Amino acid sequence: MRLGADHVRVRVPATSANLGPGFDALGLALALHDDVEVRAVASDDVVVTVEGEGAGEVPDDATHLVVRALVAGIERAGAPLTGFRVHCTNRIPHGRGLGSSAAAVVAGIAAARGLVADPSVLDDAATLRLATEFEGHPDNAAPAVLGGATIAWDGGPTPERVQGGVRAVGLPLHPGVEATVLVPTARLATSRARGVLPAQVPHADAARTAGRAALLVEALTRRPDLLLDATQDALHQEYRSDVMPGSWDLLVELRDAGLAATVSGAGPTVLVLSESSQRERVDAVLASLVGGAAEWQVARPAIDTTGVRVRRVRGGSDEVAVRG
Ligand SMILES: Nc1ncnc2c1ncn2[C@@H]1O[C@H](COP(=O)(O)OP(=O)(O)O)[C@@H](O)[C@H]1O
Ligand SMILES: N[C@@H](CCOP(=O)(O)O)C(=O)O
Repeated sequence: MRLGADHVRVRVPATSANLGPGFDALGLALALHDDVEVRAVASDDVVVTVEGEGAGEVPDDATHLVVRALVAGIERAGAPLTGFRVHCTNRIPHGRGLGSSAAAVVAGIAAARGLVADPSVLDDAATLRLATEFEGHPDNAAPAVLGGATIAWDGGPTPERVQGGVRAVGLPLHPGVEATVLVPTARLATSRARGVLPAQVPHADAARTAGRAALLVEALTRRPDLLLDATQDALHQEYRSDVMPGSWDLLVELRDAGLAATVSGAGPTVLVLSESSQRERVDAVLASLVGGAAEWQVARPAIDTTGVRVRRVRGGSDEVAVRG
């Protein structure tokens, strides 16, 4: 198989995973984007330039996460490998629980989708499966690919009655649902936050959290007034409190004040889900708890309803959409 294009642009959203009780399953795409531009070149070397988040920190060669995912995508499609020039404009902060690594992986696979002759071999389902091989869990990759709120699950490698492999569906999000992120200056690697989780949890905690996850689907789609109850979790957040004490304390204070606060992904960002009709009250609580605190950056990004966007560049500003 040959390449179908030699120049693509990709835009990928930040994501907030778990949403409280939906550990490794639920996620939400946020309109805070990384942009990646990829050119295939005749030589076999790889050069990466980065501006914004991660500049000066992430690698500038073939070990860069976007490039590793790009190469994996090209290989999965059976297309020939070439050299690449990759330019990243990053806005998603790293190590904060806003899905920067999943965004990098999805962007790399999406770039491959734009470059190969038959983009359908890296369609949304294939992209999600390959991204999950990198991440180990699909809850960030699903909204990064599809946009909006998603539920992802793994049908397993040996399907019986169910289709195997990782899959995801989008939820018809209630238009009044808003997301506010409280992003601390401190970072926390997802691998570290996963390392402090117990191998087993009490059955009562699992049962209660399963019920809340089911309720959260209703809250996100039809009854945002139920968000506070629906975002209760007993599977991961408190277990992680020692590695993000500031986030945990803030989460408890926000919930005591009636806001549906959760840890975003593996933290340490705190996510508040709310109804647009309640914005004044939410802002008043946020002002009283984190107003003026240099440690917390507060933002209310729109929900990204599109997911990853891929364009083939045919010269100058002439672009053809491959996705989104
Ligand atoms: N855009 C990117 N380009 C290259 N590497 C990235 C990018 N985004 C994230 N990473 C890598 O992933 C790490 C953060 O991943 P992780 O600990 O899972 O946190 P996050 O919650 O931000 O996904 C970064 O330190 C960096 O090594
Ligand atoms: N379900 C995962 C989500 C990790 O999200 P990230 O944005 O922190 O990478 C977990 O909770 O470990």
